[in-house]
Amino acid sequence: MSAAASDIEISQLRKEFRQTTTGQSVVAINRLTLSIKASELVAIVGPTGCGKSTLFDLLIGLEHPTEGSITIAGKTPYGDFASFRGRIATIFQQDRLFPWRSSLDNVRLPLELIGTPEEVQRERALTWLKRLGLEKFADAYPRELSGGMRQRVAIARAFALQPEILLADESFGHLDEVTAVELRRTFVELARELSSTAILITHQLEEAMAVGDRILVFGRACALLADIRMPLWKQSEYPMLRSAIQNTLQANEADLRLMR
Ligand SMILES: Nc1ncnc2c1ncn2[C@@H]1O[C@H](COP(=O)(O)OP(=O)(O)OP(=O)(O)O)[C@@H](O)[C@H]1O
Repeated sequence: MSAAASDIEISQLRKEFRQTTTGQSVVAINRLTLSIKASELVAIVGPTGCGKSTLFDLLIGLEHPTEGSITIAGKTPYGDFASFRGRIATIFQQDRLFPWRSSLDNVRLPLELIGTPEEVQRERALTWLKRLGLEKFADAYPRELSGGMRQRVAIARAFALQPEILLADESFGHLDEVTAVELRRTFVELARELSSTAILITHQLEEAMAVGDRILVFGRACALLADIRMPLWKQSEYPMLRSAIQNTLQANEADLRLMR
């Protein structure tokens, strides 16, 4: 199984929102420039409200840039929305399964939406449920599954698309540590197998270090504070790296407080 490869290019990206309540504008992303190569596994860490989810919304074409550009394989997710159907999959913190659909029917839903023949939908959904260890629960409904199992169905649903790009927003943060470690490992293995570009937002440095080939550390408005290539670091140096990232984030917050 393999997915076609796509590079992501972000140039001078700026996203500003106008708050409906106050009428004031908020800069969620301020002039971010970044390249992500196809098949890279990138973890993003940053404080709450720094613009990570907005960046995801721009990547999936739900928002358009105020200024600057974002392209995937040379096309803009917002402008060329239709051409990205079935090529980008998302996994969120909440499993977002439809309660009235069985595991199998939830997993095959994105394939149904892009018009995959029903036979193929079922076959692919079953294959991925099996890969996630859920073949016996193909006919079960979300209410009959544990939180970890439901998240596994959500992962199967994302991978069943065989996406070029996988976006995971705090996907394992709410699970118990044992389940989170296991699902994180599965996520990395499957992303590598499909050669998908995977971008994972996380609040946990341990998770970022476990998943990423690359860790992007964001400050407010997606200011790129550090771009760390994990293969350049030995495992024995991870504690030092962790403290350096924590210090960078804290120093940035302190700088911002001084500026206010
Ligand atoms: N649709 C919107 N309208 C107005 N403001 C918005 C909108 N979406 C995001 N914002 C603002 O943009 C900023 C960045 O929000 P965003 O949700 O991207 O941050 P985040 O890093 O994902 O936060 P968290 O880690 O808490 O999920 C915040 O100040 C938020 O209030």
